[in-house]
Amino acid sequence: MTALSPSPAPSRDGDDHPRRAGTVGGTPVGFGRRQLLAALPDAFRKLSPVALLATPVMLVVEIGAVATTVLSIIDPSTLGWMVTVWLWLTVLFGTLAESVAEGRGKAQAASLRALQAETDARRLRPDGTEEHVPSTSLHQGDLVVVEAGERIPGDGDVVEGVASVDESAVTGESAPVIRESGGDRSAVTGGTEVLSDRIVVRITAEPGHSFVDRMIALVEGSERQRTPNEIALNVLLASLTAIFVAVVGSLYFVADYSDAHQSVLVLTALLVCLIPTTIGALLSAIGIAGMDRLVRRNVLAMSGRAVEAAGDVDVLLLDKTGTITYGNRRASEVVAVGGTVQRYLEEATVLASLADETPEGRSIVELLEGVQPEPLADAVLVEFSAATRMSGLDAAGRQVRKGAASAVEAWVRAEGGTVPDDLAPAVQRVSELGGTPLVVADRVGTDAPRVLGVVHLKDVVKEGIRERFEELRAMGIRTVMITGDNAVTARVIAAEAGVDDVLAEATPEDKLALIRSEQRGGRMVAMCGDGTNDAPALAQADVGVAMNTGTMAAKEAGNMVDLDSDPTKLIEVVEIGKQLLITRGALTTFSVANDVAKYFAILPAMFVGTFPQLDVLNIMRLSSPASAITSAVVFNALIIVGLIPLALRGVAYRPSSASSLLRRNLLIYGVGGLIAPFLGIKLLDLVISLIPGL
Ligand SMILES: Nc1ncnc2c1ncn2[C@@H]1O[C@H](COP(=O)(O)OP(=O)(O)OP(=O)(O)O)[C@@H](O)[C@H]1O
Ligand SMILES: [K+]
Ligand SMILES: [Mg+2]
Repeated sequence: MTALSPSPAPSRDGDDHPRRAGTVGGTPVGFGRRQLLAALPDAFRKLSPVALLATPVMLVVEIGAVATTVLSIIDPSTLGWMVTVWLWLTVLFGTLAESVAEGRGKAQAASLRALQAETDARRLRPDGTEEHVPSTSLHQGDLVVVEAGERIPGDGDVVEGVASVDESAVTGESAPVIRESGGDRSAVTGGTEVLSDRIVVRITAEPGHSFVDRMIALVEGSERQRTPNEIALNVLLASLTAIFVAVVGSLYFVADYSDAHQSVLVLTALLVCLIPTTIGALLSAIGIAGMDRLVRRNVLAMSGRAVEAAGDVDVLLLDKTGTITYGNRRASEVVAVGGTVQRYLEEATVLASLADETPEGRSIVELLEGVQPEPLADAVLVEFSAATRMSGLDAAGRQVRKGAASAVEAWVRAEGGTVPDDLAPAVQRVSELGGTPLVVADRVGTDAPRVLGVVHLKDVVKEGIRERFEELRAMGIRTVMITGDNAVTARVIAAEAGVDDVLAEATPEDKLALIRSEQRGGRMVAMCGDGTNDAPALAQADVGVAMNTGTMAAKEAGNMVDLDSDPTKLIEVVEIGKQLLITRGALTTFSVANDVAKYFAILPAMFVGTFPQLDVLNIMRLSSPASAITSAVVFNALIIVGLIPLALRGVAYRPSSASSLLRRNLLIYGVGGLIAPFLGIKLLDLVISLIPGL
């Protein structure tokens, strides 16, 4: 079942394997009668000239259709009515392509809407008591309680507790996920259901601006903005159209002058055949379909520009914890150094973690469950931050810290303490196992601080990630892991995951600086991350993919969200991006080549009466000028319908260099575009010439 429609949505096509890896372009795309019929009302609505302003090529066809309609009413003829009907159909097929492309998203939106239903929310008053309010009246900053069996009333971050949550309505993944306060897995989505336990959620979204609202707008296409490439192509098509309008317009006078008078009807038919109607009609459908292909792979792209950029990515930066690893770092052992008594170390470790609401902090308290240190008076909590890489507390007469080895060592030395010799080997041992070492230190009164020991936080590399990084390498994409962890841990995990490069001990600023320097080198950068500290980097990257398990800040900053939280999904994102660029290029080539060929069908037919020499051009030997013109117009319209499936599905993509892809496509679609009209128009002529009057 496709990700975004948990219940069988009637207008979805038969694509049963949206998440199968590496089959971009290979999945069948339905383009059945049902989809066409469902899209028809919308296609008619889009015929309004105002709506067509965005597609100048099709607007010109519509103006032509109006002109031939008027002419045919004044002076009815079989040719006139045939041309008129088919010109209208040309415009309709164009709007139909767009409507069909949009229709697929509409079905998904319908199933998402179910999540927006108003529910009862248990809002906390400042005094800690509960009040019941409708979910739609919740605002940013409100605290709500959600317990097992209840729906989360709005987007937010868990500020208290741990719970398993069923997010299948949004992600399509039926296995429940853990959501907990403090860390990078704190974000919850409104409409999803808590399966166990009790959490307190701080609402982060105003009504109408939730994640699901954004998803709906996205899949419906109402937020779709044209990409710079698309705009450039549209301008080019409009210019070509303007040139042909001028050419055909002057032909009217030239023809008159040389006594080969041509009717407005025939000239309009000629114009429509010459202007790039095929690509003009399919352009926006191609873009919408690209976004849709991403959605099928459970990736939400907030901008089409990001999808295109993905087609050109050179470097992929990944955060370690939660991106390359599962991200539930848990304390597994506490090792004393410098002759510290184990009990003293454990008590200090618990003290430094009692108020640490991160998953790491909680896992330490759980590991040392039996250890009950004496409470300290006037303790002030020192919260963990990615910049200091330490946490702990300050009390009267005592300071306790835990954090990254380099950070804690720096603190100890700065306050006049020394670092015991056996610390480095202990840190090294944890790191070589791929774990995160947290060094614990304390300071009593005005004494110099002492290093007490090391906590081992374990984390596991996500399954199958290595093979996928190899695939990325084959596509010419360099992978770099950036982490706040130390160099040894970073190297061990990097080797296990198979990334090309690592940047360790990175602060959020370092992450940002690395992206900027890659971009200055002219490279297109993608970044995958999940933490609030990744947000600046996600915003700076050309393609910023936030993990759905991540924080709201990360999801807001990036331009894509992967609902499966799989960093190797970038492979598919890149393929879809490349495929989008190739499809657009291929259909443009086809369209222009096609129009050139039609020239040969129509021109001889128009002028052969006056200039018999033109007969050499009349290679197609069509039965009569009227049948030739009609056949060309009919072919011009039918080719749009014929190519809608290709525009929606995308041309076949297989990993290879950009230049060889380009060569191959120019050959197939250029030559194909030249030949198709000759065959098609000839066949149509055989049938159309049977119609009396043509
Ligand atoms: N609760 C905590 N208290 C003290 N120190 C911590 C805590 N959590 C993490 N650290 C230390 O801070 C370092 C940076 O952690 P952070 O979560 O910011 O890493 P990051 O930059 O997001 O990279 P990654 O997610 O790849 O680990 C960790 O490697 C660890 O040494
Ligand atoms: K055309
Ligand atoms: Mg992180």
